[in-house]
Amino acid sequence: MKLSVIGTGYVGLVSGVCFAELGNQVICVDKDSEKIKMLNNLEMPIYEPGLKELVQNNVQESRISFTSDIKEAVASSDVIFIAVGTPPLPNGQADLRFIEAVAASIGKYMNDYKLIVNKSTVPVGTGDFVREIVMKHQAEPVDFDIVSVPEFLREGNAIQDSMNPDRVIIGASSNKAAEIMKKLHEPFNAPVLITDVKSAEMIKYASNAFLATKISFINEIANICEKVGANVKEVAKGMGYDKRIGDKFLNAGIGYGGSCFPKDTTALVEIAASVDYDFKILKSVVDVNKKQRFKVIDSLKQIYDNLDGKKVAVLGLAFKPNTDDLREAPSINIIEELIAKNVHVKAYDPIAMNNATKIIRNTITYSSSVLEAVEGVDAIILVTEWHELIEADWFTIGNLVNKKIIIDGRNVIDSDLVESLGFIYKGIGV
Ligand SMILES: NC(=O)C1=CN([C@@H]2O[C@H](COP(=O)(O)OP(=O)(O)OC[C@H]3O[C@@H](n4cnc5c(N)ncnc54)[C@H](O)[C@@H]3O)[C@@H](O)[C@H]2O)C=CC1
Ligand SMILES: O=C(O)[C@H]1O[C@H](OP(=O)(O)OP(=O)(O)OC[C@H]2O[C@@H](n3ccc(=O)[nH]c3=O)[C@H](O)[C@@H]2O)[C@H](O)[C@@H](O)[C@@H]1O
Repeated sequence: MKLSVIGTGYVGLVSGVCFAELGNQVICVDKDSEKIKMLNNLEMPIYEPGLKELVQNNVQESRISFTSDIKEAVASSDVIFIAVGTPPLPNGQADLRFIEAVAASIGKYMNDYKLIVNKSTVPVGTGDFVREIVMKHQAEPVDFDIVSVPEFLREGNAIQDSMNPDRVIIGASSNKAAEIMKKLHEPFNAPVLITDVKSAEMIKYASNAFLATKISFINEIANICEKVGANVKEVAKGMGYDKRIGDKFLNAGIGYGGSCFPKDTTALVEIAASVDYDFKILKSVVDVNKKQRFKVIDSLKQIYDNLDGKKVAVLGLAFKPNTDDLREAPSINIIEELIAKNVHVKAYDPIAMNNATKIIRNTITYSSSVLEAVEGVDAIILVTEWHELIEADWFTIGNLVNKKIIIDGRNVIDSDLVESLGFIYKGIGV
């Protein structure tokens, strides 16, 4: 099948190359000509394990190409995926500006029947909105269908998630469209739910909101564990054996960040508000998460009454391991708060340093290794659970720091080991 994917962010690029790997002809389009130039030079605009090799392979096999020419891409494909960003507006609602622009281009350039697939995370009702925009921009009526096929990949595990999805959700308003989508997704061997467009749009938000709820829930349990002397890791383990609860997304720590949970939870609160529904649970989830990241600073304050002039190493800047993405990363607020308390911050991340220097504008010292970052510091805060950081040489680190203090924002460091080396160790709820 001939496909085009508009938007080469995580979702567009990863899903585009996965469809190519399955034998489809894919044109990836982006208005950002720098990204297209990079991709044509086989350089990846994002860090994602396995992505470069997969792109290289499919370029070599001539199954995937990259262009800024949306007109040509629309005209020459049967199925058009929309995978542009839907960032938050200041009021928390999803900004549909990029969706609208793409829908207008599709309407303008479509020459025969097209199946338009929305993969971006969009408010319920956006399928109808896209239909209107496409029709408004058609020079003459041309038949088309709109389907909603939300994306569920995780950054850092994106290829694996895309090639082995837990489910494929197809929100379609015609049998013809549903059948084309079903056939296209058959090679993934995943359960397929064919539903209406609005339900598909809601499934995406509800899924992200539910996962975020699990995280804020376990974080509140962790906060209570700290006060009553229980250990949240044991509690999560014990809860997780119950198949109705499941053991995933119960890792307590400094809460969720990233380009999706923060924006999708607030967007769903706004979707509810737009129909006069007060989504109380989700508002609390958001609120708990905003505060949770500062727990590491509270722990530090329990050790030092006054942080003024202290040196602190912040290890891990990306919002999660195996990505260079810093969108809504807890590290940003933690560093801001430390700076406000006149702390000298030394920061290190195995992969995200380049992005960090563009996003974290405060005066901090960027270090080129863990050992450089910890030299002479009064405490270490672990923010992102990169393998390299968990498995760091804590013996050597102990000899480099000024004070042996570790605040573990992700509960991943071997506390017995570091305590045996003389460190004071503080996790969250442990
Ligand atoms: N990042 C992730 O892991 C996931 C994201 N999503 C959703 O997928 C959507 C896309 O997310 P990302 O890939 O992270 O976005 P992104 O913001 O990283 O990339 C979007 C791309 O679209 C391009 N673009 C914008 N307007 C365009 C236009 N008119 N024509 C051509 N290209 C255009 C931008 O230049 C950019 O490269 C969002 O709605 C997001 O919520 C869903 C699942 C996972
Ligand atoms: O819509 C999206 O963009 C995506 O959002 C999340 O994926 P992602 O944000 O890439 O990463 P996650 O692994 O879900 O982690 C999100 C945040 O939650 C935090 N987290 C995760 C799990 C956990 O137990 N505890 C916890 O604090 C992580 O540290 C991270 O900051 C969802 O997991 C994907 O299914 C979805 O497609």
